[in-house]
Amino acid sequence: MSDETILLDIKAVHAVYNKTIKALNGVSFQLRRGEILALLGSNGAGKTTALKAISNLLPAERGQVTSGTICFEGRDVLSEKPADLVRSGLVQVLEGRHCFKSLSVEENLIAGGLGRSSSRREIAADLERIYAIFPRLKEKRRTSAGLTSGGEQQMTAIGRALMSRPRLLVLDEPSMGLAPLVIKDIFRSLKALNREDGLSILVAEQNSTVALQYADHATVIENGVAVLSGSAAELRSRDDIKAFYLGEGAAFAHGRPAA
Ligand SMILES: Nc1ncnc2c1ncn2[C@@H]1O[C@H](COP(=O)(O)OP(=O)(O)OP(=O)(O)O)[C@@H](O)[C@H]1O
Repeated sequence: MSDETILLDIKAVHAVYNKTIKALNGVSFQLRRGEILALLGSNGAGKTTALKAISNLLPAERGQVTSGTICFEGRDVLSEKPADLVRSGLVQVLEGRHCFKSLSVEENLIAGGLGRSSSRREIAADLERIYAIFPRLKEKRRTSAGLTSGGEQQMTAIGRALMSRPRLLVLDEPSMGLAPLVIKDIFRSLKALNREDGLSILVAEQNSTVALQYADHATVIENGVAVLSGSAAELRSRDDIKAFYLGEGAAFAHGRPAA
C-alpha cells in the first residue's frame, strides 16, 4: 500500500493528563482515504483521548502526547494549531453534540463556515447541501438549537462541521443517548456523504453494532492500546466481538498488538 492511500497515520502514541494519568499507551492505527473507520472500545479505553490527540486538543485539557506521531495527509498534527487543522480539512464533532443553544439551527450551521472566505452564494449552496443530507434541519432552521431534539442537535453539530468542507470528519460517539431510529438516520447520512462525496470518516463509538454496520474498517482499543484491527465484516463475524457487542469488553487482552 502506498503512502498516498493513508489519510491519517497514528503511530505508537502515548498520552497523559495532568502529567501523570496515562490515557494512551502506544496506540497505532491508520485511516485510508475515502473510508469509514470505527474506533471501538469500552468505557475509559482511550477513544476520546485518541480523537482529541488527532485534533491536537489535548493541551486544552491539561493533556499531552508524550511520544509517538500523528500525521494527517503527511502533516505533523502535533505541531499545528487546532484551528489550522480545521482549515486543512480535519474537523471534529466533539462528544455531547455541542450547539450554540440560543442561535437558530441555521445560524449554527453558518457559524461552521465562518473560517472559510465564502460568498453569500457559496454559503447558501452549502446550507442547501446540508439540508439535503439532513432534511429535518431544514424544517427546524429557524428554531433555537437548544429547543430541538437530541437527534436534531447532533445533526446540527455534524452539519456545522460539514460547512467547513472537511476531507476527514472525526466524530465522538454520535449515537450517545439517541433513539435507535435517529441513530440509523444519522449513520445513513454519514454513509451517503462517504459514498457520494468521498468524505473520510473516523467515528468513535460504544455502539459497536451500528458502527460495524456502516464502517469499512474498525480498530478496537483497550487501555490505550489498539488490540485488534480489521475489516468491519471480519470483526462482525468474530465471537469475541459479538461478546463485546453485549458489553463484555474485557474479552480483549490488554497490550496485544493490533493485527
Ligand atoms: N480530562 C481528563 N483528565 C484526566 N483524566 C482523563 C481526562 N479525560 C479522560 N481521562 C482518563 O483517560 C482515560 C481514557 O479516557 P477516554 O475518555 O479517552 O476514554 P473513552 O474510550 O473515550 O471512554 P468513554 O467511551 O467512556 O468516553 C480514562 O482513564 C479517563 O479517566
